Amino acid sequence: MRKALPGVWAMLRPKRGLLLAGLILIVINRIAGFALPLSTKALIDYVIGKHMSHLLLPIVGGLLLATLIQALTAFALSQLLSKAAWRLITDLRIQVQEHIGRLPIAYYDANRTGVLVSRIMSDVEGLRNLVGTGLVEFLGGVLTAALTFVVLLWINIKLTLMVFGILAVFIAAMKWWFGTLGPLFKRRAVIFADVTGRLTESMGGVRVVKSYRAEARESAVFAKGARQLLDNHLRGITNNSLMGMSSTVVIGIVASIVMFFGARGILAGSMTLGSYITYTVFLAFMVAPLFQVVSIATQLTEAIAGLSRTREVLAEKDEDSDPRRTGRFGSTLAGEVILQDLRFSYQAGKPVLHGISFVSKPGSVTALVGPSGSGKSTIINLINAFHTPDSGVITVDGVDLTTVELGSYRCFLGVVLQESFLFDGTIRDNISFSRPDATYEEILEAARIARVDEFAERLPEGSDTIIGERGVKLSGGQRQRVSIARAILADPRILILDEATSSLDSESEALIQEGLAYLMRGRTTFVIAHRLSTIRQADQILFLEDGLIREQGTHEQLIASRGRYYDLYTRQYSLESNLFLAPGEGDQIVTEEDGFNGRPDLPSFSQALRGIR
Ligand SMILES: Nc1ncnc2c1ncn2[C@@H]1O[C@H](COP(=O)(O)OP(=O)(O)OP(=O)(O)O)[C@@H](O)[C@H]1O
Repeated sequence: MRKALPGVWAMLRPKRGLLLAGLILIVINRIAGFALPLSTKALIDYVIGKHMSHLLLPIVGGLLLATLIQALTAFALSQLLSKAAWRLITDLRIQVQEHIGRLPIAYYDANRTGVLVSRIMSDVEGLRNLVGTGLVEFLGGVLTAALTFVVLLWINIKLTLMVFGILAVFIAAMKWWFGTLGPLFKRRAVIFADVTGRLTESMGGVRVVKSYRAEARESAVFAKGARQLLDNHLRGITNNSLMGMSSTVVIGIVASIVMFFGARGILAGSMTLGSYITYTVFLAFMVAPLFQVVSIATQLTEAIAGLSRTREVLAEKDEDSDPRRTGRFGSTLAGEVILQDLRFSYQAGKPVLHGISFVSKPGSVTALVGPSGSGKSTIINLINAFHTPDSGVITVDGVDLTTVELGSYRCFLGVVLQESFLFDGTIRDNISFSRPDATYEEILEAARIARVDEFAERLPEGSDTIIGERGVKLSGGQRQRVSIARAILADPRILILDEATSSLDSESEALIQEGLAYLMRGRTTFVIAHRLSTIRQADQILFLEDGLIREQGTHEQLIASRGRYYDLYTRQYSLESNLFLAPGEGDQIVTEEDGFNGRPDLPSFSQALRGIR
């Protein structure tokens, strides 16, 4: 906890003026609160005890004035601090979200979505307690207790020292107690983020959950997390109750001592009745903030735990933080991409690419094919600059990708992925996502080329139809067409394409091929290819295996060389459906054991070849 404090203070520093103003207000508020016990003493000792009735009006007037000051300062405090706290929370949320948005893909791979959401939404709420009235009340409470202590000493030194001795033991116990609370709150936030993370996943994957009848299992996982959270809360409550109980005992002991010695003092004439009553009221003034401090301190501990996590996130280096990233691409790009001896590993010591080299000329199509796990997506991720290579370079128009500001590069990129990720908005919003400043006509044109208009017209609200989370209200083929329209509108120089491994009906297939053919024209395209039509069109095919390029050439060259590509190609029934799937990709692979002997004279193969030539 102590380690977190300097960091948290760094966050609060800009608001120190406000906190000081709050502190001054609370001091005025508390001092005004002293009017009641002081006026009581004057009332009992002078107005009643000595019949000085002319003092009655000034005393009551003073009390009224003090109450008014109290009310006004309390109002100003909450207006000033609570509103400032919410503004600060909002600013911080925006800052954290922006920062997370700039973090590299590797950070997202390592952290669950739900956890990131709770970093942005929940953790920053701690500020409400720190800047809102929490911190000021805490300091105000401590200050009031200190001031009251002085007044109590002035009224009766011996009694006060005795009472303070007991309270000191209590304060020491509280200090120890807060030490145990810190880890409890930290753990609570971890469990909470885990539970919400899993919940987000299971709701997003509801179709898989239902298909495998995993509802009960998911519920069990959730229930386990929810119970862990409960357990944590229960321990917190037990701690709180123990603290509450001991404070009641302490108050009882203190009250009895004051009553015993106070009454003896009055009887012996060393204490007036007014002083006794004032003493008890002031004592309550000292004890009440101490107990209030207990509950506020609990909130503060929780807040500091949350904010230290927020600081951890903000300390993560963003994608562009590398000092080498000083260059920028100009307003145009030819689109020549060269990979030289590229090596890469996601985890240290487990290389995935072992020296990949190839050249993609501007406007050419490079098809990546190969078994599952051979490194196709990894190469695409590196070209997208989602990761940085361990060694070797990627140059675009001769510029090393690790030396440029990513924004200046990515504005030339377009992607159409297998799982064409769409947002829960209208079809039009989804198309214009790639270029929000596009005109209505440009959006319509992209929709027309990608053949989105054909199905959009049939929908009740046309291109203004809301398509649901991830576009669930559209068919797979329709989603792909929207995603193609989105890329057409972006008008990228470099296009990344991950073709679907599943076949569509021949009409949808034809429409998608048409859209893709338009999209690929004149752009440097990298495609994880599963369509024979795409592969045949490619200027070069890279056949990957185990993170290496095993074969490289055009379709005709690779067929003629009768190597691994040829083997795979001739083993597939799915040629008929225009699909090319290497081992592990999709589920349409038929092996020799399944009854296909791979001889090139079988009908499916000859039919396929007819299609190729
Ligand atoms: N984020 C990641 N963290 C760690 N390892 C990864 C990650 N992504 C991929 N890998 C590993 O890298 C290797 C290459 O994966 P990659 O996704 O590039 O293969 P692929 O050829 O695209 O496969 P597929 O056709 O199945 O998509 C695999 O062994 C995979 O387990």
